[in-house]
Amino acid sequence: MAAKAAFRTVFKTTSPINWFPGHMNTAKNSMKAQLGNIDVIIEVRDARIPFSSANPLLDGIGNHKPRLVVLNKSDLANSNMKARVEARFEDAGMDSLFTSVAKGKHIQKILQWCTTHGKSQFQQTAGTVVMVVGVPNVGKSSLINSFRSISSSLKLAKGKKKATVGATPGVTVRTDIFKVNESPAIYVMDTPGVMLPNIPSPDVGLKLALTGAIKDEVVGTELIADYMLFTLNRMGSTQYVKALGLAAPTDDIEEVFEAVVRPSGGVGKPEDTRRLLAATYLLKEYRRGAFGTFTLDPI
Ligand SMILES: Nc1nc2c(ncn2[C@@H]2O[C@H](COP(=O)(O)OP(=O)(O)OP(=O)(O)O)[C@@H](O)[C@H]2O)c(=O)[nH]1
Repeated sequence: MAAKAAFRTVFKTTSPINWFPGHMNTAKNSMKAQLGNIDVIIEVRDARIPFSSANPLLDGIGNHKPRLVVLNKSDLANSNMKARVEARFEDAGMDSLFTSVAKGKHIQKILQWCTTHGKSQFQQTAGTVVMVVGVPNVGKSSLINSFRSISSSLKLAKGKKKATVGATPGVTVRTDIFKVNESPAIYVMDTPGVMLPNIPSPDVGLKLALTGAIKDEVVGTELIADYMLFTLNRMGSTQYVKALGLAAPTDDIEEVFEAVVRPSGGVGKPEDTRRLLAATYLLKEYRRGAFGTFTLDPI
C-alpha cells in the first residue's frame, strides 16, 4: 500500500474544456421555436454523471413544461448510488427515472409518465408530443428507437426511418419527429445533443469527456485516458489491474499504455500512434464497463 500513498490526489489540467459547435446553437434555437407544439420534455442525462450532464441551457428551454429527467446508461453506473441520486432529485422537486436502453429497462414507464403528464392541448386530437433533449451521446436516439420497438404496431420495420445512433457524440444534427405509440398516440421529437456553452470546471469537462459526451479529440484521447486512470485509483477500484494483466495498480498512464500495445494494435507503430491507439482502446474498454461500473459525481 506504500505505493498508493504516492498516487495523485489532484488531476492537473492546463486548458479549459469547451465544445460548442455551431449546429448546437442552431439546435437550441430550433428547440425554442418548437416549444409551442410540445406537451412534455424528457431530459436524458448520463446516470454516471447525473449532475455534471445537466445543461443549464436546456433547463431554460420549456422550463414551464412537465419534465422528466431520464438517467440513462444505468448499466454503467454504480447501482449502490441509485437511491441517493433519486433522493437528491426528489429533494429538488424533479421527477427522475433510471434507465438502461441497452438492457431495455423502464422504457414503458417513461411512456406512461409522458401520457400521464401530457394532459395536453393536443392529447384528445393528435396525441402527446414529447421533446427529448440532453447533452451529446447520452442515448436520446437509442431511447426513441426503443420506444418504437416496444410498440407492437410501430415496430421498426425494414425501411422505416430510425433515429440515428452512434458511439461518438454529435451524431444527431437535426430535429426529427417520430410516432412511437399508437394508442394513446405519442410523438417524440429527437433533438441534437447540446453541450454546455461554458463548462463550469475542468473536472466537469473531464467527466463529460470520459463518459463520451465530448469528442475525444477536443480534449485529447491520451489525457482522457490518464483521467480515467486517476479516477479509477481515486475510487480504489482495481478491476483494471486484472483486466489489463498489470502486476499492481499504477498511477502512470505510460505504463498502462505499454501494457495494451498488443490488444490495441500498436505493435510496430510509431510512438505517437501507439499511445493514441492505446488510449483509444482503454477508453473503449472503460466505456463498455470492462473496468467496473462507476458514478463519477459526488453524491
Ligand atoms: N451501455 C449503454 N450504452 C448505451 C445506452 N443507451 C445508448 N447507449 C449507447 O450510447 C451511444 C450514444 O447513443 P445515441 O442514442 O446515439 O445518443 P444521442 O444522445 O442520441 O447522441 P447525439 O446524437 O450525440 O446527441 C451509442 O453507442 C449507444 O449504443 C445504455 O443504456 N447503456
